[in-house]
Amino acid sequence: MSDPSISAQRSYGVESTSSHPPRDQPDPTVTGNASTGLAASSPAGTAELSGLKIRLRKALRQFPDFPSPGILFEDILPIFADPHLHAGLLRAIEIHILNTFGGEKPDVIVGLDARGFLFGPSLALRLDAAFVPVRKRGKLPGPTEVAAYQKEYGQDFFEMQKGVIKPGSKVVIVDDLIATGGSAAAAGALVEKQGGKLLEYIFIMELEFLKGREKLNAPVYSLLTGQS
Ligand SMILES: O=P(O)(O)OC[C@H]1O[C@H](OP(=O)(O)OP(=O)(O)O)[C@H](O)[C@@H]1O
Ligand SMILES: Nc1ncnc2[nH]cnc12
Repeated sequence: MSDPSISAQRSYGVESTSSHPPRDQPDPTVTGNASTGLAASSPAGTAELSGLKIRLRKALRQFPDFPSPGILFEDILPIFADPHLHAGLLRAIEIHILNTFGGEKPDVIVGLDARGFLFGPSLALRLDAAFVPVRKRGKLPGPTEVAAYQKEYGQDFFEMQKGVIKPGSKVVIVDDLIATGGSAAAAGALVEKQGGKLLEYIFIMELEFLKGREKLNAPVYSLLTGQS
């Protein structure tokens, strides 16, 4: 049987500029646990998670000089073009959460504008948790909290509606990618301002060389790493 992730890549209609991982380097997230926090001997689902990571990685594409010169853009959208991969992404994060927090599930999934909205709500539904969006400035009605941040390619502002997180709620923040960590750190500050307890930040991909995780004051889990 053919690999559905490969057919999705081919049918997506845009030529890929490069592939993951570099062919001469092992993928540290597939067999190891260096950046993920998922112990190699962790409970059921570890083998399934490794398989899912391989399929997800194959689907990613890179675009040089987007959105500005010098940026190698990691495109995660092919994952969502293939229902098997889309389901695989949710399953991979679910396995991680079950293995990491045991019986303790998050109360709230916070998704970051805009690509965190692609999988945050479905993940929340799957975990029977609330979904709360963090949006770019000027998009949310009513009283909000605002946090400014610097990202890989410029400055921006995040907003969260006031009162959407009950003090003491267990919160997981999700986004497609962590680069400099500015976006995620600003979202974390908004969660903490409302009294939320940050369990973890979860990303599909981490650009490790930018050391974004050092800006974050809660554990970080990334399914995949790139651009070493
Ligand atoms: O770690 P950082 O350096 O902060 O960069 C990571 C952020 O950059 C991208 O979003 P972007 O702001 O480009 O917005 P978009 O999702 O609306 O395209 C990405 O989806 C992350 O949210
Ligand atoms: N290199 C990159 N690819 C995709 N999204 C990003 N957000 C910040 N840097 C990025």
